[in-house]
Amino acid sequence: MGPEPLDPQELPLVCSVIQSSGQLESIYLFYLSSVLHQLTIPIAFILLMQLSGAIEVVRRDTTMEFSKQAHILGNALFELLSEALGLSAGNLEGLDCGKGHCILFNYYPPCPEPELTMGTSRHSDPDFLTILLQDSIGGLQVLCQNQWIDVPPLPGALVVNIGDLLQLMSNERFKSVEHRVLANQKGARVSIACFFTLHLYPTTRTYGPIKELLSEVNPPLYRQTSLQHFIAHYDNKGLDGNSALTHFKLHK
Ligand SMILES: O=C(O)CCC(=O)C(=O)O
Ligand SMILES: [Fe+2]
Repeated sequence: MGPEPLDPQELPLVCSVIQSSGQLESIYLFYLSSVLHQLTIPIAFILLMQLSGAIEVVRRDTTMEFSKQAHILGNALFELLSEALGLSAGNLEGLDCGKGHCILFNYYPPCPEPELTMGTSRHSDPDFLTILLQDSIGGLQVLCQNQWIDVPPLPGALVVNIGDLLQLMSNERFKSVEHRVLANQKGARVSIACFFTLHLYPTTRTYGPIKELLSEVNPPLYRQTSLQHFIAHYDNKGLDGNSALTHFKLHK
């Protein structure tokens, strides 16, 4: 027997992480409790279930098309970013940066007292790169020169964020962007984030500053790490406002 159908009205927040292996095998559902207005982290992991007819919150065919197009765009961006580093166009792709991604749907319910909480606490993403689609509600902010700057929604525009792993690999030539989402009273907000990362895939590859970028005047700032180790550290630390990268710095 399949799982009980879900009533979207009963879910304060649903994030579905969809593996982009081409086959949509499973959807992981994280339910955040209704005390979301006080907490900004998931407090309950309730269900891991096979994709069945139970979830109609997200259209599967649209999701797969979005995933496919995000993959193409991501690889084009990795080419441009490789060249921006003075490397050959295929360098970052050769390091598997575009090989895997996962898609996260964020649903922020309207909050009666937005000044008391956050939609999402400040953080940088623990991936190579994030492509983000936000709806028209607004609330996303990035930290720039110690000031929170609004990223206003533009119809048809995507937001692209450098993730922690690209900061590490580029030896800080690229900086991962700290961002957060304000809670709001206006109405529910939805965003779709495509994270380029390989930690959901079996890989033994380790990541550190790219050798071609290093020299006597540009010594490595970070140590080599596996993605599993990096993510484990990020998850253990939580969104405490500090960068997970500090732990991997060679000279603190
Ligand atoms: O909802 C947003 O605009 C951003 C979400 C986000 O930062 C994330 O999922 O990592
Ligand atoms: Fe993020």
